[in-house]
Amino acid sequence: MKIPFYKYQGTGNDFVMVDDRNLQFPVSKEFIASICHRRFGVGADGLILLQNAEGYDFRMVYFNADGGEGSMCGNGGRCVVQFAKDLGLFTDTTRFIAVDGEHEASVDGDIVRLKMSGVKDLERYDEFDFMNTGSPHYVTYVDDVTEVDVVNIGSEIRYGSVYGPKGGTNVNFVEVIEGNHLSVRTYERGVEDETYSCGTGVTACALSAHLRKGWVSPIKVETIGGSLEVAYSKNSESGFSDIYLIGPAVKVFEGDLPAGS
Ligand SMILES: N[C@@H](CCC[C@H](N)C(=O)O)C(=O)O
Repeated sequence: MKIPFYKYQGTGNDFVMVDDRNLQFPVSKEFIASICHRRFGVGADGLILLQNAEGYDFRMVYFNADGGEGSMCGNGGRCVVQFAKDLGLFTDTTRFIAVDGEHEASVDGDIVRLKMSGVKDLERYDEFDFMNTGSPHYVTYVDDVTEVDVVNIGSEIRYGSVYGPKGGTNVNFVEVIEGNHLSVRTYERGVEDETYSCGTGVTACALSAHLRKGWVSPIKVETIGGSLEVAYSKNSESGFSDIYLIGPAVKVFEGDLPAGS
């Protein structure tokens, strides 16, 4: 038996998509990791199953490249919305459910506008900020993001004594380009490497910049894989709502997976 798959990318964060409305996908950590492997598999930062969900257009089930079920993935969310539209599950706007709750999104050509979960209790420290935008994110500022050893410094923080025992964190390095405009590089937990873009990370960086720089929504963010925009409302000292992650999500490939076990 072969399993049809589709590959999508959102600012270079790439995902294998499977239409699993019949719940036939053989979920196993080893199988998913082998599909995501960049040398021995299709190659991807994660795998997403699209399933039925009562009361919603669909359910998004997200696995990181290491095969483990992840927390929310912003770029993956934008890609699965484009996938659902390609499957004919909605026309312009959709509501779906993911691990962090309900999401709404709209599509205009390649551009997907995804409503993210609200953020509360953003933690501010002298050297960094920490928050959960659907996934946990550490945000620190640097003068020149191109000079940062993202993998080594990122993995030290991800596995370090503060966040390591709590399940780890994604780690973002931010350079201010000008007012309302950032450049971000991210070490991603579960990929255990730098990715070309991280949607929940970009969201965290924009909210952090709002608090630290006094900028107003929307904030533009450059990643290795392209540009994203984050729009939001501030609703308390350290809380935000109506957060939208906006940018391109496109299909790049399709094929068949050998059925795994
Ligand atoms: N690439 C994702 C982030 C995925 C979640 C993360 N790797 C984790 O499990 O912590 C995004 O676009 O948000």
